Amino acid sequence: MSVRRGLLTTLREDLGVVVERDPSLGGRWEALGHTGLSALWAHRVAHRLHRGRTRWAARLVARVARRRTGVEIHPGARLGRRVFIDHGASVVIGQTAVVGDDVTIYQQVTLGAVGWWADNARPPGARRHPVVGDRVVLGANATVLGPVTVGDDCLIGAMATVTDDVPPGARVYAARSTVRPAPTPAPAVTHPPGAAPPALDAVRLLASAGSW
Ligand SMILES: CC(C)(COP(=O)(O)OP(=O)(O)OC[C@H]1O[C@@H](n2cnc3c(N)ncnc32)[C@H](O)[C@@H]1OP(=O)(O)O)[C@@H](O)C(=O)NCCC(=O)NCCS
Ligand SMILES: CC(=O)OC[C@H](N)C(=O)O
Repeated sequence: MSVRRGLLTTLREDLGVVVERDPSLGGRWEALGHTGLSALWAHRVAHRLHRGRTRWAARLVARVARRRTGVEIHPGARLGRRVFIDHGASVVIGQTAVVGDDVTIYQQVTLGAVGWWADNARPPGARRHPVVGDRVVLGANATVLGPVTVGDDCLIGAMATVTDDVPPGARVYAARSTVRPAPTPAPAVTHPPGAAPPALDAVRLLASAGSW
């Protein structure tokens, strides 16, 4: 994790990271409209307010950021340097989460708690959220739950769910969807002339290949 640095220096570095890592951007001016960057910048400010014990102001900044970007980061979460949040939609990062340097976070990632029924039984101040090491990639919809540790240089693949520690450098893949060849067309449904088709036949017709 980084040592404490000036806010402006950090924000400038965040901007450079987005330009460097998002090929869809044409340059620094365009990067100013990048959703993930806005969310990260807001969190940098909110976290400082939180640390400075102005928690209500921190919450307000986080709330506005959530509304404008779709990214919900608790002001208490600790994010390292050069974190890259791409797209950002529906990213949720909990209060006691720690994210290392050079981590990439795609949309719908959750760094969450197991749930209040388990967390309320922990000692006061205990960690509820993951610690994510340096250079980790968290794919779209990756969900990491509880006070687990994801080691440096891990890849948590899209759609993966993690509830245990992951050793450094490991790859975690969710099951891939199965591709099957196109189904043969459903057999033609015949009815007596003038009769309304039975409901089941109507459903079969709708579900046949090419109807959608
Ligand atoms: C975290 C969570 C998955 C743990 O599940 P749990 O039932 O409470 O406790 P366990 O970890 O003991 O899991 C019970 C069983 O479910 C299995 N399991 C857990 N997650 C699973 C998953 N994603 N898919 C399939 N099985 C799973 C475990 O392997 C275990 O099976 P086993 O007893 O045969 O080993 C569950 O509590 C949960 O989803 N909580 C909500 C977390 C959340 O949405 N947080 C967001 C906060 S922002
Ligand atoms: C993000 C998350 O874990 O939310 C659950 C709950 N609000 C908590 O902070 O533990």
